[in-house]
Amino acid sequence: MCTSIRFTDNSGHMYLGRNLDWSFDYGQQVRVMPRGFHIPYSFIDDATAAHAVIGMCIDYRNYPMFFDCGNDAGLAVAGLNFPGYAEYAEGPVDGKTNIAAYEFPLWVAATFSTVDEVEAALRDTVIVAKSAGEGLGVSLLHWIIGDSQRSIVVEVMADGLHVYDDPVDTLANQPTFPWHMENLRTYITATSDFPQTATWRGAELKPYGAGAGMRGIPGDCYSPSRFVKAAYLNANYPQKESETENVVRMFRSLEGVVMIEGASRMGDGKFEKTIYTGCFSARTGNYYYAMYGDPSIRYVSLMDAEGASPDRLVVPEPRRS
Ligand SMILES: C[C@H](CCC(=O)NCCS(=O)(=O)O)[C@H]1CC[C@H]2[C@@H]3[C@H](O)C[C@@H]4C[C@H](O)CC[C@]4(C)[C@H]3C[C@H](O)[C@]12C
Repeated sequence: MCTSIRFTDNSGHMYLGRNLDWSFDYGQQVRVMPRGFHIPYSFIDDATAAHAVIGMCIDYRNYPMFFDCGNDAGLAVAGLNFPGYAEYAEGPVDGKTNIAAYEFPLWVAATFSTVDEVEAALRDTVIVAKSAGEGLGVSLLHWIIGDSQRSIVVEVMADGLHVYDDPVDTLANQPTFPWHMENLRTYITATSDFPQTATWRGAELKPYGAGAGMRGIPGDCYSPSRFVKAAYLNANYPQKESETENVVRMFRSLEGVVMIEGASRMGDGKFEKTIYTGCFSARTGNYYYAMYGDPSIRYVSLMDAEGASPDRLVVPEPRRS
């Protein structure tokens, strides 16, 4: 499964990150798409990228199929599995902006500067169930989109395209976003405060230490549980100032909902694990990432596309953070 959170630093710069949980590696790589890059959309002709975009993707014949990405205006997006609920249009609809599901993160980040702009454009947009290429199928996803002001969740189901304001800046997998928000009400007594000593009849019950107020927050990997735990951690983490502190915040928070090999099998019997954790920083344009087997954090930057030819995706040299 996957989990994503968004937050801002003291000066309002956004960080959006995600765990990508699955049983195998897709051969994903970090790429930078330069501004002006020609985008061969399925249903839009002659499009070029208004923004430079950085993120994790499959570099499919010089076409970035982004899993999550951010742009030079500070807007970022991540796609998370949503099978059993996601239902896209079977074909394009006349008079609408038609976007194939696999194009969605790229279209958002290449075209828009703010969540408000995306939300307005979505009123006239249809997400189409078109495969990216032979054998690739159509991924059933929902998306979180964030900027310095807020985040939204986009869910396309049989009853249409829904855009939800995401006041907890969190997304996991199934079920729907409104269900996850309703479920949070079960946990409103959870607190990070140091517990008081309780008196039960004649007994004085002192806390063992910190953490008692958090009891009841789930620690398993099930999607509703990850949503609750990620939302709790994101709501209680103190505001931080520097880039390093905020990148640490992202990686530590997402570690809180990490999937550890052996803990849970997928339907096909294989263990699911956090293949990678990624974090886009709108402050620097850096994309930080760490892999399951190599948890050291590396990063690449949007700057790596500066002066690059708009014809090719940039293959950036990873730096150690
Ligand atoms: C598997 C990934 C989602 C991880 C996740 O949410 N897992 C949940 C597990 S569970 O079901 O809920 O158990 C998704 C996120 C982005 C997806 C990829 C991107 O959409 C880009 C292309 C799109 C193509 O249609 C399929 C290949 C693909 C390369 C996708 C493969 C896969 O579906 C990815 C990698």
